[in-house]
Amino acid sequence: MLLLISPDSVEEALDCAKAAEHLDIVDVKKPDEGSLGANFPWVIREIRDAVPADKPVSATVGDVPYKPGTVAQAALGAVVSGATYIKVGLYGCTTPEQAIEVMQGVVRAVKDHRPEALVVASGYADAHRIGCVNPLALPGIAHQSGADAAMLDTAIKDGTRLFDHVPPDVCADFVRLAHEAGLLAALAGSVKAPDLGVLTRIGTDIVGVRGAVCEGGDRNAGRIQPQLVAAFRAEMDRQAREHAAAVTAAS
Ligand SMILES: O=C[C@H](O)COP(=O)(O)O
Repeated sequence: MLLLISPDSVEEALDCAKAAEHLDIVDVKKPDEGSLGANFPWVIREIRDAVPADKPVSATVGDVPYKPGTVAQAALGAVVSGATYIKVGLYGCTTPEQAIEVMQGVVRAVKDHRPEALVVASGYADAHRIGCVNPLALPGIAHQSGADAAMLDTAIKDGTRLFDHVPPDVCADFVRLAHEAGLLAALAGSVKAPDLGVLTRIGTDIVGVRGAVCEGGDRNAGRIQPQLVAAFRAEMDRQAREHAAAVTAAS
């Protein structure tokens, strides 16, 4: 499982760089503009320059409206600025058809510029609170639009968490559907270390985190702490070892 960490500024990205050996993807966002709020192109560029070259930079395009042209152009801005994972939060899409239309534009805009970049179609575990597409529709949306990954995060950061809205067995269905479609499965939403056992067992490919690695567990007031990133990774590694041992013992 890959660890994606979301700093909100160049300063925090530098703290991530101190813990670079413990993380896999640096994800640029602007939390004060929403759960998947988009940051400025120059911030993406500066963060790309600040983190080691072998660490991919991801950028969120925003909690986007159903405006395929607008979103495609924003996605191009993110990839031109140096991101190689382009995440789109399908906030304003109320049907899978709308979401596919938005994502098709994003895939074309991104891949025309950088074919190897990965496009992530993100929905929300708490979709029922905001009226957007159902979480389990995301793998189909990603697949039908030519994206590379399906993701879930939470839209409303009020302390409720991924498993509060999408229980572990439904997250397992999400991962299975993504894998059956040849996609990566990414999960986030105030994930904490005790969730890592389940996320590992169900085969999650990418776990996205911010609050759990911020001072005081506070994704808004706290700053990312390199030692918390290291501790989170240590727990991921421990869960991976336990899971591998259980699989071996069962075979
Ligand atoms: O993409 C990951 C998100 O930034 C997760 O943030 P969070 O762990 O604070 O919910």
